[in-house]
Amino acid sequence: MPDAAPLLPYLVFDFDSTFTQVEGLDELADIALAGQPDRAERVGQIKALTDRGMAGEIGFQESLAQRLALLGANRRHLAPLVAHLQTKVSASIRRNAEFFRRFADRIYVVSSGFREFIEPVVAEFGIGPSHVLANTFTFDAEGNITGCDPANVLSRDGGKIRQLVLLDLDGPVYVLGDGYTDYQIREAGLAHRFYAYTENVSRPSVVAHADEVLPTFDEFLYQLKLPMTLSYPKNRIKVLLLENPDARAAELFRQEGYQVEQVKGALDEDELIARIEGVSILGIRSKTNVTAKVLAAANRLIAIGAFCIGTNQIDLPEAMRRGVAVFNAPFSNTRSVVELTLAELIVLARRIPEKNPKMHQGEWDKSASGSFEIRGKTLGIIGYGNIGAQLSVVAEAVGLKVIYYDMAEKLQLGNAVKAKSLEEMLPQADIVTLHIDGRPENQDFFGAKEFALMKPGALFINNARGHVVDVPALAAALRSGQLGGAAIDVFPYEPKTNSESFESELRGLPNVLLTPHIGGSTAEAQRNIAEFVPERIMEYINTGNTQQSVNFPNIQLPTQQAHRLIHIHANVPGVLANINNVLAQHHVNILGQYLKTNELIGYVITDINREYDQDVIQALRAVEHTIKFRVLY
Ligand SMILES: NC(=O)c1ccc[n+]([C@@H]2O[C@H](COP(=O)([O-])OP(=O)(O)OC[C@H]3O[C@@H](n4cnc5c(N)ncnc54)[C@H](O)[C@@H]3O)[C@@H](O)[C@H]2O)c1
Ligand SMILES: O=C(O)CC[C@@H](O)C(=O)O
Repeated sequence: MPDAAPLLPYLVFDFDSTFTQVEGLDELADIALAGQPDRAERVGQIKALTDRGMAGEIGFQESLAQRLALLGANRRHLAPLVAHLQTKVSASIRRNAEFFRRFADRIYVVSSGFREFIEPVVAEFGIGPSHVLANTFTFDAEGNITGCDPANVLSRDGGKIRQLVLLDLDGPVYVLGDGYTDYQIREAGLAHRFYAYTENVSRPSVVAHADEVLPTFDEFLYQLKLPMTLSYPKNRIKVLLLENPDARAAELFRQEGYQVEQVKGALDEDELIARIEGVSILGIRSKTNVTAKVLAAANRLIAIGAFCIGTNQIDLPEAMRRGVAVFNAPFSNTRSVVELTLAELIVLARRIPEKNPKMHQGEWDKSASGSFEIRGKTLGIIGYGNIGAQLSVVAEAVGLKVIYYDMAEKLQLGNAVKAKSLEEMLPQADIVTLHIDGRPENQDFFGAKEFALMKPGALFINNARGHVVDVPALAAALRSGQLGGAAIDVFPYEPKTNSESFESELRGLPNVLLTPHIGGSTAEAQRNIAEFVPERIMEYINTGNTQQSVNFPNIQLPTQQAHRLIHIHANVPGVLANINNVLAQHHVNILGQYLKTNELIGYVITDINREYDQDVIQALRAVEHTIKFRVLY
C-alpha cells in the first residue's frame, strides 16, 4: 500500500478503555486494595464513579477527587500496574502496533488518566512522552498517592478541550475515545471527527454523538485506507448461527471480533435465502439444507460450519464450485451416539418401550416374554466408520459378538468379524444397527428386502440418517412381527423446531423407541462441537489452512513473516502458472507456495515477500478461472 503519512490527520487517542481494555485507576485500586476486607466494595465504588464520569453524569473533577480518596494507593503499586496494563492493550491496537510506530509523530494520547502509567505503556508503540498529555499524581513523604497536580489542565472540567487548544495542531484532528469528554473536543470545534471507540466498552450517550463507531481499530484503518495488519476488519465478518448450537460457538466468534446473529430453529430454503446476503460464516446443524439456490444467493459466504457430523444437508460440490469451504465436527459426538445405541439395544431386548408407558398408566405387566440378555448375542454393525468402530469395542466389552459390514476396507477391532455382504450378515445378527453416512446414494439403503433377510424377531436400530431407511417397509416389518422392536433417532422429515409436531407411521407401534434426533445431544458433545467447528473456521479465515475441511483440498502451511494470498480456482491446467506470471510481472517474490487440487477446484496458498499494491491484487483477481481470491495479511 502507498505511504499514507502525508495524508494522515492528527489522531488523538483516549487511553483508558480505548488504548487499553481497562480503566487504569480501577486497576490501580484493585492492586492497591489487595488483601483488604472492603476491597470489592471500594473497587466497585471507584468503578461506578469512573462510569458516571465517562458517561458525563458527573463532572470529571468531582469523579476524580472521589476516586482518589477511595484509592489508598502508593508509588510502589505503579510498577505492577504498568506490567498489568501492558497485557491489557486493546487487541486491535496491539495487532496494528506497526502502524503506531510508523506514524507516531501524528499520534497523541490525551487522557485524564495518569502519565505515570500511560507513558510506559504507549512507549512500546513508539509514542514518546511529548505526545502523552495526561495528569500526574502527587505523593506524600511515604509515597502515598495524595491527589493530582492541580496546575495540569487535564485535572479540571473541560480539561481535554483546553489541552487541545494548548496543542494547537496544524491540521485536521480525529479523536478516538470511549468517553463523553472525548466527544466534547469535537463539540468544541477542536476536532474534525469524533470516533466512538467501542472495542472495550460501548456507552450509548457517547455513541449517539459519534461521527463513526469503531468496534476495532482495524475498522478505522480500513475506512481510511491506511496500512493495516489484517486485510479486512474482523468486525465486518457476519456469522449466522442456526439450530441453536451450544452458546460457546457464538462466544468464540464474538471473542474473535465477528458480528454474530442467531436463529433458534432451522430455516427453509426461502427463509435462508432472505437471510444469507452479507453473511460470511453460516453455522447449521442437521436440519438446514444448504442448497445450490441458497449458495447462489450467498454473496459473501466464505465458510459453512456443520455443527454436527453429517454434511449430507449441504450441497458440497456446489459449495466447492463457489469457493465456500465446509467444516464439520467429525468426532465430537461419536461417543454420545455409541452410548445411546448401547442403551437402546439393552432397552429393546427387555421390551422397555412397552413396559414403561404401561406403568405410567397403572398397569403392572410382569413377564419375561420376548425379553433376553444381550450377553452372547450377535450385533450386526452396518457402517464401520468412527461410530460403528467405537460401538464395536464397547459392545464386545459387554459380551456381544460383533459382525460388521462396510463398503470400504476397515481396520477390524477386537474380535469383530467382517461380513462380505448384507446377505451374509443379516441372517446371523440378533440386533442390527445402522451407522452409514447420509450420502445421496444411500437413500432407502435398507428396505423390505433387507428386513426380510433378518432373523425373525431381531431388533433394528437407526441412529444414522432418516432417509437411508425405507420407513413404510420398517413399519410393515414391525407390524408383521418380523422385527421384535426398533429404536429410531432419525427420520426422513424432522420438525424444524421444537414447536412443530412429529408425524410418522412409526408412532404407536409395539416395542418401538422413538427419539428426536438426540444421538449427539449431550452436554459434552455439544460443547466439543461448539469449540471444534469455530476453531477450524477461524483457522481457515486467519491462515488459509483447510485442515479437516470436508469439501476443500486439505492444506496446512506454517505461518511465516510474509503476506499471504489465497486463491481458489476451477481445477483446469495452467492457473498456477498464470498466478505466478502475475507475481513475476509485479516483481513480487514468492516465499512459500502450496497448491492442492480435488476433482473440481484448486486451492493455492502463496506467501509473498513484500507489501502488495492494488495492481497486483486486481491482476490476481482477473486470472482466468478464479473462483475466489482473498488477501489474508
Ligand atoms: N443420531 C445422531 O444424532 C447422529 C450423531 C452423529 C452422527 N450421526 C450419523 O451417524 C452416521 C455415522 O457417523 P460416523 O461419524 O461413524 O461416519 P463415518 O463417515 O466415520 O462412517 C460411515 C461409514 O459408513 C460406510 N458406508 C457408507 N455408505 C455405506 C454403504 N452403502 N454400505 C456400507 N458401508 C457404507 C463408510 O464407508 C464409513 O465407513 C452418519 O450418518 C452421521 O450423520 C448421527
Ligand atoms: O445435532 C444435530 O442436529 C445432528 C447430530 C448428528 O446427526 C450429526 O450428524 O452429528
